[in-house]
Amino acid sequence: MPNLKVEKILDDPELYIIRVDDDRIKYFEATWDIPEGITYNSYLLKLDGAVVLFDVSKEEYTELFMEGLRKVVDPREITHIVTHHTEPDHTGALPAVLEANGYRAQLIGTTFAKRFLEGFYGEKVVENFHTINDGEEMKIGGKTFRFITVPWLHWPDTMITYVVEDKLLFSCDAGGGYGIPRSIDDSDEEIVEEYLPHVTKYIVTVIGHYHKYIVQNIKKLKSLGVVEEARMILPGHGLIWKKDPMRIFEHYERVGAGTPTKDKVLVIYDSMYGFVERRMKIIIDELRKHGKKPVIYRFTDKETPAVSDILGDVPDSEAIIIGASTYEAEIHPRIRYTLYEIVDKANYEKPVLIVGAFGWAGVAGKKIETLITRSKFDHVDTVESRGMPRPEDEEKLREGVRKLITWLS
Ligand SMILES: Cc1cc2nc3c(=O)[nH]c(=O)nc-3n(C[C@H](O)[C@H](O)[C@H](O)COP(=O)(O)O)c2cc1C
Repeated sequence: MPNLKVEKILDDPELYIIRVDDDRIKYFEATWDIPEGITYNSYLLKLDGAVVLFDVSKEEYTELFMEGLRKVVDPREITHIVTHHTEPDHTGALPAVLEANGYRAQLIGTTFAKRFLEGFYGEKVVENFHTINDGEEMKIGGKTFRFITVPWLHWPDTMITYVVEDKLLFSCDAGGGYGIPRSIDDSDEEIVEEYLPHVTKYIVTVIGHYHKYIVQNIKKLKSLGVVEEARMILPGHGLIWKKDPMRIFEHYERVGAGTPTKDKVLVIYDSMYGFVERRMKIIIDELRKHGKKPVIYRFTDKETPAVSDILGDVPDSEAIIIGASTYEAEIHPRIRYTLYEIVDKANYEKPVLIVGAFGWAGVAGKKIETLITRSKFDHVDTVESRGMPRPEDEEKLREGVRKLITWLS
């Protein structure tokens, strides 16, 4: 059952987190398998003469969220609600919050945010809306709130808030990740290590399509000095970063840039009756001979890995090897879908080796090649043949791996 965490983060200024731990969700955005779940983080800041709420929660958990909110404040006392990003996992409970608030609070967000909120929840929700300009500063409760737009992290509406005097960076989706960490912040290294792979998976599946904007926006925040200066980064999902605030943006930068982990090679294949698999065993053997560490995902009649997990393993791989059978004059459907998502969400400049098996007329190899040549990935070689791999096929497969190794050196 979804759980509620309400904790005081700071005494001065008085800052709380209201975190809904969603362990009921199965597919984020109705697509991405996340057995690890996700949290929706909202923050409440009590200042002199002002109470500011940063983002809310998903509609499904409105009641739970309101219970948490009431633990720390009478909703009628909220003077400002900052909406960093309008995706309903951060805004679904907004109509209920405003109702309980008597529509006293002023909403703050970008022009896009106003337009999207009106579309999702109607005109009344945006009656008292202050539209910010990029870099605009507002004095609220004696503090300086600086609003910085970070478009496409992960919608066009997105912004972050920096509370200048206290060096607090409220970053919503930027800096977030999947998973329900046992703690609320990064003080326990074991929890951080467990959590970071979920962050990578989140970045690729959620922001991946726009991943060049990750690097661009982080550059922008760095040039404004807010990343280095921040004493705490408070995202809309997952852990708060206070022991080492820089670490989460460094991780985002690495994923955005596709920085490889030494020797990691991602191997993905389908095999209905074992013909592709026989080829992949040769490939994996050759990879290991060269000291490479293959990370293997296979689609068979007994296993179907989650495409979201595969996507999470793309950014830090040195190279990718794709094995596919020809299926009704096409790429096998599982690999076709996986490839489509890789090229869309995790499009990096990395070498790719293609391996194919067919019964009478192979087309999968050529079709994968076309997809790869139209992406940022580099095509190294295609080794495709009929039925059982013969000794001459084995030699070509090993040669393909050697070409890939040369490419990487
Ligand atoms: C439903 C189905 C459709 C297939 N369509 C084709 C095809 O269009 N062209 C072809 O050459 N082989 C086709 N094949 C044969 C497979 O590509 C071939 O048996 C291949 O070796 C399968 O490798 P695997 O056992 O690793 O899946 C098809 C096989 C199945 C089961």
